[in-house]
Amino acid sequence: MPGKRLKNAPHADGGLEQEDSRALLRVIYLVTGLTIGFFGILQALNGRTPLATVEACACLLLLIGAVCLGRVRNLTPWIYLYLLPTYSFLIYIIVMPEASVSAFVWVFMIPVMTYLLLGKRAGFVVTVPFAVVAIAAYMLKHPEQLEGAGLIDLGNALLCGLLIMLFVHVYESRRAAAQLLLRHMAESDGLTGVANRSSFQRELGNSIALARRSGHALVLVILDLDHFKAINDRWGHEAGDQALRHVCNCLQGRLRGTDLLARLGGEEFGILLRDTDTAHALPLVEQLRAQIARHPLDYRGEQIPLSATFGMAEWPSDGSDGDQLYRCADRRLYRGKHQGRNQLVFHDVLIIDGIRTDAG
Ligand SMILES: Nc1nc2c(ncn2[C@@H]2O[C@H](COP(=O)(O)OP(=O)(O)OP(=O)(O)O)[C@@H](O)[C@H]2O)c(=O)[nH]1
Repeated sequence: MPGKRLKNAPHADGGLEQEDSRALLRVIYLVTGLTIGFFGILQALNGRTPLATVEACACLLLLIGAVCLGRVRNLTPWIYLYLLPTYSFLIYIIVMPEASVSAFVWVFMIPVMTYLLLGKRAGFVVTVPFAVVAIAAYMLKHPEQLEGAGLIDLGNALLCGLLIMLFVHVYESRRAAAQLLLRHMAESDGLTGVANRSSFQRELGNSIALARRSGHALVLVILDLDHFKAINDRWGHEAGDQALRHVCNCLQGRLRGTDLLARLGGEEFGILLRDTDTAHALPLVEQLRAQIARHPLDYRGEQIPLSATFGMAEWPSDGSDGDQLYRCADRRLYRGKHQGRNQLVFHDVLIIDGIRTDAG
């Protein structure tokens, strides 16, 4: 079972997925850098050397930033590094002496970019103060707009800005909720609600990577319900489905918050026990087996007996990666099936010269 890393994990504070955010931010850095570079050339041609120099430096920094963004892990500082100076500059162009009245339209970009890059909560927190300062700056710069026809223009601009913010806020809330739901559906098993096979594989890979760094062992348990076909055949598929949910409840009631239970398919489940080894995990896993055997499913007044066979493997002694560990636990599970089911197998048996010997 290879442990693939999820590259497109969600952004820490909501907003777009990490890789989408990265692509968008790189485009923003690149486009802004090139635009400022273009204006720098115009300033230089008009003989405004100091301004041209400042703009050339800003252009260079933004282009270097666009290149670096391809590699950085945490995008958040880079987002703020762009947004805060840019928004401050947008406010400055409203109040600077030769500013046109229409410079205010750039303020409408603030909620759109902020919500897109930072998500709903941080989007709101960053947008509101900048919007308030921008409005105040505009009123101070253009007091004539506060009377007569100017008041209508100002009202239009304010209402338009407010509606943009409202729409972006509602849109981002819905988008984030839909993204969360999609993620949950993609990572969990529809019948039992526990993690599905692919998210379990990923977590197993990630946990092994972490264990390599910390030096702590971890345990993988695979279990398979015994004679499950007979339950379906005798009581029907609905009873089988209820049995799967019942087993999950039994198991989850005993596991720690850091343990992970997943349905690997059909009537097979996986349990990942982090920061522990076989010796310490053994009593718990044995309790899990006994728990299932002791709690039959109550189905329409009938008691359906259940049991499961467990195979257990420890990292690193039973396998150096997820694949090896899974194969080891699976091999032990099937040995348990052949030995009569409803048991936990946690070591191998070697046959040497026809004599059975415990291998581990
Ligand atoms: N109700 C229900 N049955 C399922 C589901 N997925 C797989 N099954 C059934 O599980 C049964 C598995 O049967 P087998 O692979 O023969 O295993 P078993 O009867 O448990 O026998 P052993 O594993 O050898 O103890 C099949 O009848 C599948 O149809 C499911 O989601 N719901």
